[in-house]
Amino acid sequence: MPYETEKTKSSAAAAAAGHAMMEIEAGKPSGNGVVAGGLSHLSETLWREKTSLEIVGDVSARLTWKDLTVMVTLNNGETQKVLEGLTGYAEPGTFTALMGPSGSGKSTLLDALSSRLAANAFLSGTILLNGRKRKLSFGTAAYVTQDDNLIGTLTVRETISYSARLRLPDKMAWSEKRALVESTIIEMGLQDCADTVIGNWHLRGISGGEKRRVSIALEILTRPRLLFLDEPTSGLDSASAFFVTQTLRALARDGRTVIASIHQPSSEVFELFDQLYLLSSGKTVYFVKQSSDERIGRFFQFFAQAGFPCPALRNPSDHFLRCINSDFDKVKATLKGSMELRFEASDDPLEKITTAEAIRVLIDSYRSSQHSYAAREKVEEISKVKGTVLDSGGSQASFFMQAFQLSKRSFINMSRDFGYYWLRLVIYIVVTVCIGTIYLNVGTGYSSILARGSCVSFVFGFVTFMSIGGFPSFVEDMKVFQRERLNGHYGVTAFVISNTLSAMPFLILITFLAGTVCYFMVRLHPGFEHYLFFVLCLYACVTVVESLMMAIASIVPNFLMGIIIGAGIQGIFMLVSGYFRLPNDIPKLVWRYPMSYISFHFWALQLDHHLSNEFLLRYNNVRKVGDGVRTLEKDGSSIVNTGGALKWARIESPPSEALSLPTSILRYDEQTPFNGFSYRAVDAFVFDIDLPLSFQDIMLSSNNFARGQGQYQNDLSGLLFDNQTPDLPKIPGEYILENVFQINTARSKWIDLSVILSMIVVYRIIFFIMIKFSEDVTPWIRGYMARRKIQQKNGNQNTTVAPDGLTQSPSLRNYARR
Ligand SMILES: Nc1ncnc2c1ncn2[C@@H]1O[C@H](COP(=O)(O)OP(=O)(O)OP(=O)(O)O)[C@@H](O)[C@H]1O
Repeated sequence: MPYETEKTKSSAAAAAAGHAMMEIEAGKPSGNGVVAGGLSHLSETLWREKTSLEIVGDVSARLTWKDLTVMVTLNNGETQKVLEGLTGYAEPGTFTALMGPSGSGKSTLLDALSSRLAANAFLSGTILLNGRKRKLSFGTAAYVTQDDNLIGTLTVRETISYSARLRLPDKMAWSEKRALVESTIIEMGLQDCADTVIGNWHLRGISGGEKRRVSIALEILTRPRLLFLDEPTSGLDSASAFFVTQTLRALARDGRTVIASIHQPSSEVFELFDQLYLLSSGKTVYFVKQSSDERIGRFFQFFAQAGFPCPALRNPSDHFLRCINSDFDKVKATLKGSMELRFEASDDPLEKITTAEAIRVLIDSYRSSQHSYAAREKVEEISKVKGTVLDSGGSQASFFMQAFQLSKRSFINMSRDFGYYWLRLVIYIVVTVCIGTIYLNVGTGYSSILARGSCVSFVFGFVTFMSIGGFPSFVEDMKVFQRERLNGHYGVTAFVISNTLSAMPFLILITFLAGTVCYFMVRLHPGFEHYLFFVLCLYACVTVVESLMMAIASIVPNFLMGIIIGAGIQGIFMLVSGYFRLPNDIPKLVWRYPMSYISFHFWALQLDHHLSNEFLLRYNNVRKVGDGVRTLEKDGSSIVNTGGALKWARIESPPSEALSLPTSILRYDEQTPFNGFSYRAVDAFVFDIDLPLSFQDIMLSSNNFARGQGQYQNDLSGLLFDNQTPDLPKIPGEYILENVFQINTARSKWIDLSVILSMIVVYRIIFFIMIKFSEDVTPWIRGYMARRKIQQKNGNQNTTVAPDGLTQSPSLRNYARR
């Protein structure tokens, strides 16, 4: 079953990630017994569903890390210690804030603790959850990233509701799910904006603070015990930042363990932290519980004792960051004249020494301080308690539920987002009206031959090309997918299927409307079947472009780059479609084989060349041509050989056995002038037609047998075009197809359409593979390369850069670093 495979694979990948990186092993509840300290009713239900075991013991999350070092490899093969010897802990009911200047390693610490380190990062040290070395798999811990990747067209309530439907078990009644959604909305203080859309480029939505709270709401929906947040207050005004922090504290008070990196908190926000972990250059400057006044006092005392007292009226967090932010050294170095003198005259001890020195003093003070010993003792104490570790295992909705809810959500998003398809519909109609006006009622005049060719080439070349305009929306979709995927909301297969299904109605609408406008204005080949083929082919081509662009979006998350790459690929496909260079003239190596066969344009226009062009003729039809038919004889017997010129057999009287034969083949493989065209008949049966029986008459009958392919064939086959001068016979479409556009007329156009349709499937499979590749294989390769670089460096320079953990594989997850 796909879902099983999907889930199994993701857990396997996640397992590999965590296991390799931190010697972490899975811990499942075992034995029987009663619950379950710190577990909400919902969590208990979910986990029991999942594990079908009685939950034992206290399931609160107690996280400890000891001597944690993270080393990254840089592009030049150098290594950099991003974190060095960190020790700390986080307990249930507490809100731990990681503070430090930019680049101090806050995000890396969060990533390390949540098993999300980048592939080129190597970790050593011990991380324990409830006293066990284990991986934090999807759903056990929630991670709220810095970016609010939300679907802009949904309301807050819808966003949370879809998330609930996607992740909670199918068996759970909707009333229960709704109650949970509503309680989450209340918990996050989102009641006032619950029915407001999130907002996007054209929809005015909720504020930045509210978006942050929605992101958090989505992650706490399934009541994880451990919550990581990367800069939840960045970009918010002080009131919003305060409110978000207060909410986080309330979540912690509910028995959860909350760890957040916070860049520069206001003094009000600062007072809300239960624990403060101060980092500078990847080292611990200070770590203490600070929830009571007395402890905050000790904190001030620590800085004062180290020689950097916090001046009255200065925001404490500003002061601590001022002490450890080495950027101030650079600022001072650039100061000139009176500004420099003012600094030198200042009483502030920080002005007297460089920040690097201040950091050294602080780190040394902390190492030898009581706080450091207390922290280590506490880590030891917590580590000894082997608590229960539960794994909620991500989404518990079935694969079909996930695919259905995702399709529905995506469909609603597409229908509400003007930029997704509606704008494209308008542009398509405008462009096709332009095409229709320019080629209006193109007719069957001599000049219309090429006009028809260029019209369909434009439609299937440029009009389908315009579908790359949807790329920015795909990138947005991918961002939402990556956030949700990383938090275990659903599987890749469900996403790929839903993405395909939800777009289908819009693409059908766009291509059928635009195609109809074009078809009837230009008056392409009459007949419903020809019309249907035209619009179906347009739909198939646009869907191929969409699928191609989705595949690109899965590996190129930047929309400018993606559009350039997509445009480049399509440009090459167009070049080899046979319109800009005739198929026979396209260089065989690479361009014709295989490029033109990979190009969907080629199949859409079907500019194929067959070595021996063939027409199928039916004897009786030839006879029907009438007076001109005199003789019908087998190959060679009555062929008039005109010395390399056209060989036409004179038909005296139709032989009876000929009538019983259904078809025969008339082949042209050498060109001889005939009525303004080049023909030579060889092989099989040949016909001589006495004028006034014209070439046109013969071909009229042959039209019954010639099969059409692609758009050229769809449009030209069966039509007769004026010749250059009125006295010359009309030119049959088939002749043009064979000799002007070099098309293989032997294959059905429906086969060509099915090739394009199968390309959709192929690109969707590529899309799936790309996602899996970037999830599983790319990080492995990057990790391998990083290790190789370090090994080479070691070998070359004979230095020992590798810490203990360097031989471990890195995490397989790398989205956090994208
Ligand atoms: N995977 C990596 N590859 C290379 N360098 C890395 C990697 N991860 C972190 N670093 C480097 O480590 C340092 C710390 O980065 P990190 O993102 O943890 O800092 P931060 O404190 O969260 O900063 P900010 O507040 O600006 O987000 C930076 O100099 C960063 O460039």
